[in-house]
Amino acid sequence: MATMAQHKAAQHISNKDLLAGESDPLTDRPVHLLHLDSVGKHYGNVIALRDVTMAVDNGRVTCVLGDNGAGKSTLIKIIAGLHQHDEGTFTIMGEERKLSSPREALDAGIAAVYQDLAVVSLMPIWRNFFLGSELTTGVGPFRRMDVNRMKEITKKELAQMGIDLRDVEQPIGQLSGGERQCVAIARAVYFGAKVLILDEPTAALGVKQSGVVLRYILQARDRGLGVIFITHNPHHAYPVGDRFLLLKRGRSIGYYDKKDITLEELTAQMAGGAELAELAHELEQLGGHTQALKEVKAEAAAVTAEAPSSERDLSTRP
Ligand SMILES: Nc1ncnc2c1ncn2[C@@H]1O[C@H](COP(=O)(O)OP(=O)(O)OP(=O)(O)O)[C@@H](O)[C@H]1O
Repeated sequence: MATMAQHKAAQHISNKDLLAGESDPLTDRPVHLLHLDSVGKHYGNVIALRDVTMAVDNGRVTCVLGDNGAGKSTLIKIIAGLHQHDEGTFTIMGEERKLSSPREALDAGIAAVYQDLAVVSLMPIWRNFFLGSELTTGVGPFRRMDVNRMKEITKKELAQMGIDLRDVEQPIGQLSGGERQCVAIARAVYFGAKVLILDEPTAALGVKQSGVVLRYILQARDRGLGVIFITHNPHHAYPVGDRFLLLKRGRSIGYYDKKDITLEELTAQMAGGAELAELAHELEQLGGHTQALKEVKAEAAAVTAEAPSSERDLSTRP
């Protein structure tokens, strides 16, 4: 039985106060900002996701890695309110939820920034920043857009994220892909997101621009957001991530804390040493003694040598 003091303590806990994995005083179990436990999703006969467990906490970056068809989009869609899971549980601040729309996700503080950003290229940066949530001034027939305030806020918010754009009047289409991603991140932070989902934000970017985006991911983390960073690139995930969920064909093949995995091990897991070995075997059976077979064998040997010696799947942990 919980005591009155415990009840009181529970009432005083808000999303803002809770730090990564802090315990719920009633149950003494860690409360995560988001927690997926053995979540699964089918599309008809297709199993898109099965038995996926992961947590998102304030001030932490959870990376979701996987190749095409791994189930990354399905996972984001469940968290962002576009689809509903049909197995397992999804909790937001300890409360079990099934989100039925992106609006509901936004109301719960979950904002998604997609690769193909919904921006209007010819409109100024500040118009895009406030698109759909314009500030107004005056009442009745005198109501109009509060242009100056919107420009000021846009400038201030971008500066706070360390984004140095001299002119918020310039069309957003003139910005680089990386800068546009950053504006979208700053926007989500301003509109009160607690969880930021970034869907392959570096996929279409060069090395330098990717670095810029990775820096803003850390800015968002340092401002206390829980970040979900979807990527297929372990070299982008590792420097900024605190936890790594690896998906393959809809299944979790590993869920690691950073302290439990090196970049080399993460890369080896992604490369799939076992699959390469299987491919080499198949080629051999087909009688192929080609250069390609030699290369596959060498690659498989290298990847297997780098792979972690023991399976450290944390997927059963909270
Ligand atoms: N609406 C749908 N109807 C039927 N099958 C689907 C649907 N959406 C996804 N799938 C299937 O579910 C599996 C996971 O797809 P998902 O799009 O989540 O993967 P992904 O990791 O995001 O891949 P990519 O990086 O290529 O977008 C795939 O086999 C895919 O074909």
